[in-house]
Amino acid sequence: MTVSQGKRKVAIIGGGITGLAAAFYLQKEAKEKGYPLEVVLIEASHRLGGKIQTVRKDGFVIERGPDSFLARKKSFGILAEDLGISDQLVSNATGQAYILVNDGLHPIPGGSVMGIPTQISPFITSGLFSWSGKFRAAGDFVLPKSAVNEDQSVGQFLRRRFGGEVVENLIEPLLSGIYSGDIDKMSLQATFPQFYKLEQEHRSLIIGSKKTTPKQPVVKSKEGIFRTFRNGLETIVEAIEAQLEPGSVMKGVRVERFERVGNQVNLFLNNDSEMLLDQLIVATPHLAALPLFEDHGLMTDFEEMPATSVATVALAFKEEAVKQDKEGTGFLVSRNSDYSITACTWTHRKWPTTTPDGHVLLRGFVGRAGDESAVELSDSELEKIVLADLRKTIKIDQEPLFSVVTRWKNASPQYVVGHKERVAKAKKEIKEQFPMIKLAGSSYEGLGLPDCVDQGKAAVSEVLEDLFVK
Ligand SMILES: Cc1cc2nc3c(=O)[nH]c(=O)nc-3n(C[C@H](O)[C@H](O)[C@H](O)COP(=O)(O)OP(=O)(O)OC[C@H]3O[C@@H](n4cnc5c(N)ncnc54)[C@H](O)[C@@H]3O)c2cc1C
Ligand SMILES: Cc1c2[nH]c(c1CCC(=O)O)Cc1[nH]c(c(CCC(=O)O)c1C)Cc1[nH]c(c(CCC(=O)O)c1C)Cc1[nH]c(c(C)c1CCC(=O)O)C2
Repeated sequence: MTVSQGKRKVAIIGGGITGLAAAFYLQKEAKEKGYPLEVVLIEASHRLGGKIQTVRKDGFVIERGPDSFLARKKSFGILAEDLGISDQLVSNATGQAYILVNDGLHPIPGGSVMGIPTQISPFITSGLFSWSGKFRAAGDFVLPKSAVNEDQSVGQFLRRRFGGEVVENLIEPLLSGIYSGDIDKMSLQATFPQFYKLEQEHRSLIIGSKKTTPKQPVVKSKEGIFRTFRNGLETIVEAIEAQLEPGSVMKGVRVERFERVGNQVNLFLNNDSEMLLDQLIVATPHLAALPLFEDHGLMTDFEEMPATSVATVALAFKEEAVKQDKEGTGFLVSRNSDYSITACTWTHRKWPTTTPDGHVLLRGFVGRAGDESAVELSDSELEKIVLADLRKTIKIDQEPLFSVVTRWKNASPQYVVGHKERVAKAKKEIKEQFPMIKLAGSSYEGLGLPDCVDQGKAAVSEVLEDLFVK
């Protein structure tokens, strides 16, 4: 293929939310500003969406991967607006979330920000901690701030301030519910730089959070902090696909390598064809980007960056099969508990539109850093394990109507200590050797869906700047 007359050509590798957002905004900008641009999105699998996958079955809306996005991160909602689908957004039902430790479910104490207390009484009365654990956590009031300025692990930092017990029974499970990570390896600067800032400015995280967190309104908002689409997250994938210019998507085509040709880059595809480009956005996770860049001695530090394997198991039941004694939207499991599941969402409660009347939909998570072997089990074994674990906390006396099991191999990128420096170095070296290539996606600057959209958009701005502004 050659660059068509007068037009500049840009390809995006990877049709997950990062690549989709990039393709959509490139075409939108080109149209609005009259830029002569041809855009191609290249996706290795036979469907778009990457980790966003919705199964619609017997009136249920079941997510295999992400189930929602954080509303306070604006770019995802703006993308929905730009696509004309924001009328289909729904917010989660607010409700108590719990932590499961061996002796049962405990409400997450009120007034905690990622497990850091901003109100003292809910912590003192919580059954999650022993008196000595609470006493040790109060050490945060008096301990000096850390001297180091370079990166450290989230675990090292938080254990020093609060002691082991509060970290194990509250903070770690909450952070696992975002990163599925090992907090003793995760980078503080790449995941929670605000904790470090609080400590530097206020010494005590409790005092600092109390001062900087807006007071909870007396009447609690009925709107939750998450959003999805009534018919599932895949709604946004379908909308983007429908609005991309005809012929601009290639599915079932894998990029195998690339070479620089003057100011352009030549892609080699697994269908034995080549594609000459003026600009390229690589929007795959780092494990897929690594082999492409390593040929050129780039991104080699990312060999040290792991990605955790997880599985989700959705179980649909008749309402009468499940007797829950607690109202709530779900729970996270502490590592020191004797369970295989790491979390469970009571999906029919968190997202009432996902479940037909008279039914219950539960979704269990399996696998986290250092504890991933269960992900290798067969569908029926995974279903059995999740059901057995759920039966330890909720009374379930019938078999599920059906289950949807999804394995995500090496899917949760781990932002380990030194992450920010690794990303900065890789981007700098790529820019020197391949100024026409941009890197974006969940492995680099945030793994939430809005962070992915932000990175796709940032890559679009850089591409347009290089092509039409410079
Ligand atoms: C179980 C689970 C639950 C999650 N829950 C949430 C949540 O509730 N909220 C939230 O905000 N985030 C959540 N996340 C995180 C979020 O889903 C991801 O960070 C995000 O979807 C990643 O998008 P992406 O476009 O960067 O990558 P991906 O979605 O992985 O897309 C990358 C695409 O690149 C393609 N590709 C790879 N190699 C090549 C190649 N050589 N050539 C061509 N194509 C290639 C792949 O096939 C894939 O389609 C969750 C993640 C998981 C695993
Ligand atoms: C209680 C709970 C959580 N998370 C979960 C529960 C279970 C019950 C329920 O579904 O309600 C479930 C969950 N959600 C996510 C995971 C990890 C999946 C994985 O990558 O393996 C797990 C195990 C992804 C996520 N879950 C979340 C993200 C990050 C989204 C973003 O930063 O944009 C991801 C990737 C959001 C989340 N999730 C949670 C917190 C405290 C936050 C951050 C909220 C905030 O910042 O204000 C806790």
